[in-house]
Amino acid sequence: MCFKMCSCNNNIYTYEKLSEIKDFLKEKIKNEPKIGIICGSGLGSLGNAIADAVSIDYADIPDFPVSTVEGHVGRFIFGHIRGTAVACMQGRFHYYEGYPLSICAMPVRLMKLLGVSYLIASNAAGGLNPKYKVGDIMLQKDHFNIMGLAGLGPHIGPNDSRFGPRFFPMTNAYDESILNKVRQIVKDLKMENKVHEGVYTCVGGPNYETVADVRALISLGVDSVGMSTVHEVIAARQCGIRCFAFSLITNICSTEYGTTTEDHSCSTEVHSEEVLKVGKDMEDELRIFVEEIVEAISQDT
Ligand SMILES: O=P(O)(O)O[C@@H]1C[C@H](O)[C@@H](CO)O1
Ligand code: HPA
Repeated sequence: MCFKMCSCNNNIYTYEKLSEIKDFLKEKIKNEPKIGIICGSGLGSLGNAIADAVSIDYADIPDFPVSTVEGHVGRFIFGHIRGTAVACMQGRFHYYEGYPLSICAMPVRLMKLLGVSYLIASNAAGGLNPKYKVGDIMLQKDHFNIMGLAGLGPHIGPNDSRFGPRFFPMTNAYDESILNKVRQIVKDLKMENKVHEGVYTCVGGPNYETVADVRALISLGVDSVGMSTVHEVIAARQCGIRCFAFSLITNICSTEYGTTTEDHSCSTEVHSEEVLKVGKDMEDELRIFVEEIVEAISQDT
């Protein structure tokens, strides 16, 4: 596997380097995007809603990393959803791919330079809250930053204030006024029976959690667990982007030890195939959901 890392210091994308990448992209796109969308694992079809699409593979962007995970195509799609200019990432970067969190969150800073002022981030996640079922959606009211508490973050190291202040609050990380709009959309689309609000956490992965991990996360008040989004939202809040995020619950995390069968698999195990399949099964519903959110946000100005 070849990692195309940035040649900058300590793999940090400097303001100057990101400005060069921004200029490269700006030459190829027609409009300044207002809303950034990040597609989670298996959720790339959210990008199919985009009209006048201009696709740019990450591999064709100078000094850009590449997606190495199944379910992440690895490209930007620029275009319009219901008349609003968007920048959509069909594929994100994860810590477990070997990228530091500064690189995982770097595209958010790039989006800011391109003109984005709102972020819609999605992820595939395991359900911890006993009320959740596979195929449900959890609107992120908040996150619990386990990696941050352990000293990992997208903004560790020297701070360039052109990306935002050194210290910044996270009490309103998930924008209450966007959440209110989404609550109304959930009612209008009659999705109340499958939509929840809760707390997400990002673990390092790529292995899924043990029963002890799951029990601990539940006791800490976490409702869904994945391997992304938190550092993206941190980078977004630092540079003033207003955020909305949701989890698609692709599996239920087990609080009980399963029975091992003869082929050494276990009745309560999660596998990435089912994670991707749930995304595929939900693609039409989620596409309409995201279209509605884009339209609601675009009326915000
Ligand atoms: O990119 P997301 O956070 O949606 O991806 C989740 C976490 C892992 O990358 C993968 C595990 O199946 O799905
Ligand atoms: N744990 C962590 N990440 C995930 C899961 C999970 O159960 N499902 C999808 N992404």
